[in-house]
Amino acid sequence: MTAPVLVLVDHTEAGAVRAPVRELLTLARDLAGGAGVHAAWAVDGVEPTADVVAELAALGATHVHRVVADADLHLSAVLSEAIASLLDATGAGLLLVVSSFENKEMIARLAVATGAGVITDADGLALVDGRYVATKTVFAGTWTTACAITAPLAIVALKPNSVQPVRVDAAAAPQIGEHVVAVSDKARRVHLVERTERPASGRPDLGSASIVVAGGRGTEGDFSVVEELADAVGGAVGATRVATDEGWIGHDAQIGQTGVTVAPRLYIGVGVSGAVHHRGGMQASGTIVAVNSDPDAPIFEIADFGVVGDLFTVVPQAAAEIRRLKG
Ligand SMILES: Cc1cc2nc3c(=O)[nH]c(=O)nc-3n(C[C@H](O)[C@H](O)[C@H](O)COP(=O)(O)OP(=O)(O)OC[C@H]3O[C@@H](n4cnc5c(N)ncnc54)[C@H](O)[C@@H]3O)c2cc1C
Repeated sequence: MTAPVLVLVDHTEAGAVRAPVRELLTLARDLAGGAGVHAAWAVDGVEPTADVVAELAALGATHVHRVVADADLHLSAVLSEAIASLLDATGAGLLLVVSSFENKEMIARLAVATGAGVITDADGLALVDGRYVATKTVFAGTWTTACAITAPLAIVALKPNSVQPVRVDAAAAPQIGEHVVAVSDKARRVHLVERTERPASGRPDLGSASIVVAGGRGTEGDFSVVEELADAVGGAVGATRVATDEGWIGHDAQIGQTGVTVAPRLYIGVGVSGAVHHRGGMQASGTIVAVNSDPDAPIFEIADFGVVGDLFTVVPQAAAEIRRLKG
């Protein structure tokens, strides 16, 4: 059994496709088995350009839908009604979204409205005996589970860095359509009054970065060493709760059970002990590197590569050597 797959295209305010969407389209192509990969672009003030459409096609989109609503698509209630309507129109059996706070709120509403089966924070998805089976880690990254969706409609939120994006050899031009939705009064109960974009740090987004450098109490509040290494490797900056509670860095940088969950290909912990609450948000990382002066720090139990030493000596040297090697 194969069915069309619908992919929600997360995009920046400037209209660029966010990197994890490439993973969704690659996965959708495999799972649709020729039944069609539909890309949904919510027209929330930003239109998909010809370059964007070409990029979506190169990743396997057979259809690109401009989703237009008579209310603000930034609101989860509005977007979920619009996507519900598009699921109906396309006959898709699976919706793929990037696992983010906003999308998880949106698909929760969508599942209630459609009776779909939902899996969030998945790191893999396959079609097994006609059912979508997703893998995900649970209990602070200590267990891996496989969950099958038994409802006719499946919704899966995939964590960034779960799939290697692959382009198609010869992409055909996708069908482009407009899907206009009039949302219910219920979806209009909240109005978005104002939106302010956070000033760009110039670094990748923490939740979807493929490299993350996290600083902990060991930095004693001097995050410049963490930032220096992050910039040398092109990574995002994260932190432990101690660091954010101390006000050394904003709370949105907190990784862990009560913060952001990250699963980069490379995680580097700098002066981070590896407490269970922190591990819950980073244990699924591909390769874990730790710099800590205490050889008995718990983070070394899960590290692939560890350096026992003073971070103020080790990290600047590492950053300088990486910059030298990169030329
Ligand atoms: C309900 C609850 C939820 C929580 N949620 C989170 C969460 O989401 N995320 C989170 O991170 N924490 C969370 N915490 C807190 C968590 O339990 C730990 O207290 C916290 O993660 C520890 O942060 P840390 O590693 O920076 O500090 P510490 O545990 O104090 O570790 C600092 C480390 O730095 C090393 N160090 C010191 N100086 C140097 C140096 N010069 N060079 C190299 N290494 C050095 C030390 O050896 C030590 O291992 C939560 C706690 C609770 C109770």
